[in-house]
Amino acid sequence: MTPHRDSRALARMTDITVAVKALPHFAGLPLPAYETDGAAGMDVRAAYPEDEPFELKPGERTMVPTGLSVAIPQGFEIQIRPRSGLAAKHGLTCLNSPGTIDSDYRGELKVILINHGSETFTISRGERIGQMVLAPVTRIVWQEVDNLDETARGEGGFGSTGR
Ligand SMILES: O=c1ccn([C@H]2C[C@H](O)[C@@H](COP(=O)(O)OP(=O)(O)OP(=O)(O)O)O2)c(=O)[nH]1
Ligand SMILES: [Mg+2]
Repeated sequence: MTPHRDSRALARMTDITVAVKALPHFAGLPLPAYETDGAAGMDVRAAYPEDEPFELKPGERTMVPTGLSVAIPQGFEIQIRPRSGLAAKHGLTCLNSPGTIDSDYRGELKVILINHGSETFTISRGERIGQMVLAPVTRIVWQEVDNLDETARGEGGFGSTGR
């Protein structure tokens, strides 16, 4: 095995099984899939119940149904992120990017799209409109204190180091 193939095999050991339920209007669509071996996200498709395309006018936003519900193992989340091609070519992005899918959410996954472009964008059933990335979640346990440790930055932020 070449070192390259070796490292891929290692990465595959981190795969996590996620239960997925296809809703009736998902019928006929393929499950989200990694488009390439090294893809971080699976592209997710519009699952409009009707075949009729949806027209997203400039400045407007919409919640696109995906036709899928999932049960993410505890300790993980799914992030819904925009596709750069749609953003660069059409000004289309996820308004709440990255969208957060909680591990205890059992409703339909939705993609909240906004059209920042200058032209109406037509979304067809089956079109890949975003991508989902599985990510580990590290939770906070508060330790309440009266004083925080001192740092060089201190309270400086928001451009305090210059442009
Ligand atoms: O892009 C998104 C974002 C969220 N959700 C679903 C899954 C998520 O678990 C749930 C709640 O999302 P979030 O916590 O971001 O929204 P909220 O406004 O805080 O709603 P809630 O009060 O239900 O938590 O909505 C989506 O389907 N797509
Ligand atoms: Mg919430």
